[in-house]
Amino acid sequence: MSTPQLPPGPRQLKPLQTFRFLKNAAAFLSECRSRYGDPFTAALPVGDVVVTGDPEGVREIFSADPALFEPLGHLILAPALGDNSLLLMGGQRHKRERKLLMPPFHGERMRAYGLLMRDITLRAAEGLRPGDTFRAQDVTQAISLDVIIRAVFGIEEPERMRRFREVLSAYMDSYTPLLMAAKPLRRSFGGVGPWARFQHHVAELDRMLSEELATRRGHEAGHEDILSLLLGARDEEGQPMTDAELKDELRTLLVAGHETTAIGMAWALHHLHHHPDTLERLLKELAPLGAVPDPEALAKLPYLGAVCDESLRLHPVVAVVGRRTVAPFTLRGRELPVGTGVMAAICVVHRDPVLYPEPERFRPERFLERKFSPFEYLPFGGGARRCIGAAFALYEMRIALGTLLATHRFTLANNEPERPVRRNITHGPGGGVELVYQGPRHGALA
Ligand code: HEM
Repeated sequence: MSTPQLPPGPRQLKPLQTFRFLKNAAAFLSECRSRYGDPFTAALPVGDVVVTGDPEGVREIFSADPALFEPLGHLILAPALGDNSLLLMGGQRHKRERKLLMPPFHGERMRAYGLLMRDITLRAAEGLRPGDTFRAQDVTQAISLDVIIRAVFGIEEPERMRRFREVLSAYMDSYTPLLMAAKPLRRSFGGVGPWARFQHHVAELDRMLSEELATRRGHEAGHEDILSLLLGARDEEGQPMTDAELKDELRTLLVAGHETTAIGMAWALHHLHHHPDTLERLLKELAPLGAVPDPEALAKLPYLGAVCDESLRLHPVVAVVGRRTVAPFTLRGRELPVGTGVMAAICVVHRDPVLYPEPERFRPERFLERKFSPFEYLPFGGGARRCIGAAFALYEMRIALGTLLATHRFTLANNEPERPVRRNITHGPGGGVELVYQGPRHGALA
């Protein structure tokens, strides 16, 4: 029997395709789709991949039996996260681990972090002085980093917080997917170079996580932070997680959980300040909640929710999600051989003019006018691998944005629209969204 052919795609040199994808995934993938149809095959950093930007194709990937797939990003993620990361597991192990990790990110347990999110946001804006120009993404990043450190580890001592911030930021800064993909560069040239620097920061983070586990194991009862919940978690056979498993999962949560949310919030601030009518409508919605709104009330505001949804639609922080087939799989009628990479192009679906008329326009109202299926709106991926932090991230985005805007006034530092720029796996606003601080909102913080 002959091996099925992959669908057609660009014939440009593979490195050029990869470069174009890394430079502007949405533009490259949309162009491929209109030229070659859906699905098409493109040469991406993880190899040749069959890509769909059609909700029906997305449905076929997300609704398929998860046993048909394994993760696709092993090459670029394993050196940073470790083999025991949820992002890199497949099959039964993935299912078991998700069960252990999910509970802290949902329902009552998640809502317990609302006040923490609000207080961290209030503190993050304390350093601003009227007239200051600042990068909104620096502020949102400081908020989401502190939220994840406090929520995951329950750390409160300022000195330990400072050390966590420092070690984690250095580790994130030293990681680049290209370095991971280019295996020949993964060598330490006499202790110098990007790989050596990355290894140094990996070791630092590992040391810090080991210290934390050593002091925390056995003392988890009565604590509400995620590490304590994970230390107390037992699988179906009654087994706790090992140190190696815990460390890889902690790294995964720290990495997956802060820059993503920070970028989402920075984009929202960008769009709101470029669309004064939208900002005004949001401020009207916030006004009845008082000077410093209650987190739970913020989380229920429909327009604030729609602003977050629309920001993640127009600028999905993660442009694509992928899987690799471990059994024959048919996508949009095309039979794919075992070992094929398949991807759902979030950035393409989110700009489909049939689903989203005037797709380039920032218009939160569209989320109040109709409901989108999980295959039409997918900023957090979907199916058996959907982001476990989705509810947590949306909760944090609403509380932090609502708190910042209810308590402070900002204006744009310039009228230039931001262009999405890739940083590692994510796409953020290239200039970080420069704003000018205009002072506390009237009556707030008095
Ligand atoms: C706006 C913020 C965020 C965005 C846009 C985002 C997006 C994503 C996406 C697209 C995936 C891949 C899903 C798939 O393959 O179908 C993912 C997976 C994941 N995310 Fe998030 N994420 C965000 C925040 C968070 C937070 C706050 C956490 C945890 C604290 C988190 C933890 C994870 C984990 C552990 C996975 C792996 C799930 C699995 O493979 O089963 N993320 N995220």
